[in-house]
Amino acid sequence: MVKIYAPASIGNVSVGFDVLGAAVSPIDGSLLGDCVSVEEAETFSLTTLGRFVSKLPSDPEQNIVYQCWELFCETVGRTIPVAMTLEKNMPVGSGLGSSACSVVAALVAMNEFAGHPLTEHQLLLLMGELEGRISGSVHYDNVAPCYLGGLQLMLEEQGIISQSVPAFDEWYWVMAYPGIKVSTAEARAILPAHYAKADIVRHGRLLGGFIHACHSRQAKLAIAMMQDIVAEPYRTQLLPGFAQARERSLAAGALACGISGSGPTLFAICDTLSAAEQVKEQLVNHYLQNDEGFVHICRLDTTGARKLG
Ligand SMILES: Nc1ncnc2c1ncn2[C@@H]1O[C@H](COP(=O)(O)OP(=O)(O)OP(=O)(O)O)[C@@H](O)[C@H]1O
Ligand SMILES: N[C@@H](CCO)C(=O)O
Repeated sequence: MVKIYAPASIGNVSVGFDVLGAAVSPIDGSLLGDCVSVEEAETFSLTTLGRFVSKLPSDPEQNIVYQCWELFCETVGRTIPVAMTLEKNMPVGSGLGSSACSVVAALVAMNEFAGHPLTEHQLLLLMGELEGRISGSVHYDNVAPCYLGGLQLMLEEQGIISQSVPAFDEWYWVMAYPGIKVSTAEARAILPAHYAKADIVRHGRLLGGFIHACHSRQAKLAIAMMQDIVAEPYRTQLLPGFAQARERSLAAGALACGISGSGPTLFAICDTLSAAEQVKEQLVNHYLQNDEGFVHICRLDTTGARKLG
């Protein structure tokens, strides 16, 4: 039996729409992500468990894990009968890379079980394709960090999909999921089809400046560059209380704050644990909307998908 855990991720990280992503894990040691197990069997089956299992499609063939198995078998050229189990611990449509967690855990588990027939690059291509089926367009900013860990920049040139960018060890990433669902496909559909030249120039300056600041170890400059002019101005309308929660987080000591992926999860960066705890308190009191919501203080997860058993 093979069991793989795949962690939560922050798509975009504000400044890199579709091209920057970060994997995160709670500092209390809890596992914020999905697990997929694969066992030998005579015929294929998929069992689903976990806190958010009731939010999955009722037709098992609509589950992205089933589609992972199907595409994996097609790619390796043989049908591999297995019993798969998905532990759906990530809320669906959360902005925490929920579908990416299932896709990455399922494909890594299948590859491990089958004796590694696919390379890292081949697996990433499949992960992007499957994520694209759900969100309506191929983007790697959740699957790449979820699989590889850390802060990842999508390159998609010269046969390289993604490479890691050095982040800042002192940063805490406070993640607040309010408990409501936002569909990635819908949050993409409301974005403009075209942007003004001035916005394109500014976006290039901000993203280039952020990556430069990471490599030259200038944390303050990196924070200053972390501005989202591509998605946040348009998506805020989908996120009740986001603007106020952002103000409260910054007032409580956060250095930067933005939408995680397509939302509704908000992330805030702090450089001390005491600031992170104060920001967490503000978000628990003012951003959560129901019992399904939660706030976690996290660090960058530098490992990515890993074997638990
Ligand atoms: N195993 C799965 N995990 C999550 N969503 C799934 C899964 N299988 C199928 N789906 C379907 O995919 C859609 C999730 O799409 P969406 O991209 O909005 O969510 P998400 O990946 O959870 O979002 P985010 O990346 O913002 O966390 C839902 O309609 C859901 O029913
Ligand atoms: N880059 C994607 C991430 C979705 O989780 C988007 O913002 O639509």
